Amino acid sequence: MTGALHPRSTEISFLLNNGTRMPAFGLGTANPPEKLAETKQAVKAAVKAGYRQIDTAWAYGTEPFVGAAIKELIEEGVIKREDLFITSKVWPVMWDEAERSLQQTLASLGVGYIDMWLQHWPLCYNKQKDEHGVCGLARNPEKPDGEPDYNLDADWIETYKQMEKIYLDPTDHRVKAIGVSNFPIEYIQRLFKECRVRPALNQVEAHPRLPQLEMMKFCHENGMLMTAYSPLGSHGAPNIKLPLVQELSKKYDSSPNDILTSYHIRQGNIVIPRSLNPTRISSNIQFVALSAEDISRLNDIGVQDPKRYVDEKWNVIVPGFTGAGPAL
Ligand SMILES: NC(=O)C1=CN([C@@H]2O[C@H](COP(=O)(O)OP(=O)(O)OC[C@H]3O[C@@H](n4cnc5c(N)ncnc54)[C@H](O)[C@@H]3O)[C@@H](O)[C@H]2O)C=CC1
Ligand SMILES: O=C1O[C@H](CO)[C@@H](O)[C@@H]1O
Repeated sequence: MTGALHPRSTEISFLLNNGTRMPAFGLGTANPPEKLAETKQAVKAAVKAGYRQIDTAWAYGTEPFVGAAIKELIEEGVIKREDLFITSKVWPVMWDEAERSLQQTLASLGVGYIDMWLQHWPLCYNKQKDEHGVCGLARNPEKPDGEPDYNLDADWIETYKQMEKIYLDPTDHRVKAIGVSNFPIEYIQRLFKECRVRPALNQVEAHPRLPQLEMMKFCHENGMLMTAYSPLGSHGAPNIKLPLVQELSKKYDSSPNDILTSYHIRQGNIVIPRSLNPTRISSNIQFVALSAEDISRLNDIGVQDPKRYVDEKWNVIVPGFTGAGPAL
């Protein structure tokens, strides 16, 4: 049996709760520190292959390379700025300086606006200087005993309030939509009560080993989208080896990558796989019309045997995280 191969995943988009559209498929750019500069060729390959969404963040160190790629693509006449949907994020080190974080993001990207701005994590760090860190600050500050240097007097909601103030300012056009990432349901419910802008989406780890069924239902029932990060299982792409993914790849005559990304789009979620390999980037964009039964079988993998890959020790302060995963 063959799957429906049209449209491509790069051609599908979803409606956001502010009336604008967001491409369902994008390129992730949380690349390893030693490969940051390779991000430029990856973004260029992706856009030339039809990708229209790029996911980056203040903390990744990839914004300058995303920006360099966009500049060349515009100069080469491949795209105009408005053809692209760029997501960036405020890291918890900048929890009380959303404005400065945005200015640094826009300067690094070399653009006048971003399409989606997310609060990266609902936690607050103390600031520690680090010349090797991001914009001179340690990305994950630690106390002398090696424990995360959280600012426990601060409230994570402050970041979202600063972001929505910028978003709501009618004279400020630098941010087209705002949302959150790694937020548990009860934290989003608090935003609903205490803030004015409903987040457009929650970006969370999601794949067959962590299907996020409750979060997906909550988002869809509350006018939000869910973005799935680490769809391949992050480093080493372990989800590609899942026997059912291999079986479905043969059944639908597609790649395992396409099964793992179409699985999200088919359920109404955005997905942002990462790769630096231009051949993989351009070849893994087929949308596979997985049957409802096959989606259900994929979801069952994680219902039976859940696995969270992004679970670093400093994540433990957020409900749902154990901190038991590897340092990424
Ligand atoms: N909001 C957040 O806290 C987070 C957001 N993200 C975003 O989501 C994006 C995707 O998640 P990632 O964790 O980067 O992981 P991913 O699940 O996209 O996997 C990336 C890894 O798979 C490898 N890969 C890709 N295709 C492959 C193939 N065919 N065979 C073998 N290996 C292959 C890549 O080289 C890379 O090592 C990130 O780049 C970032 O933009 C990721 C983690 C956390
Ligand atoms: O977005 C992110 O990427 C890294 C993992 O790759 C994680 O620490 C952060 O939330």
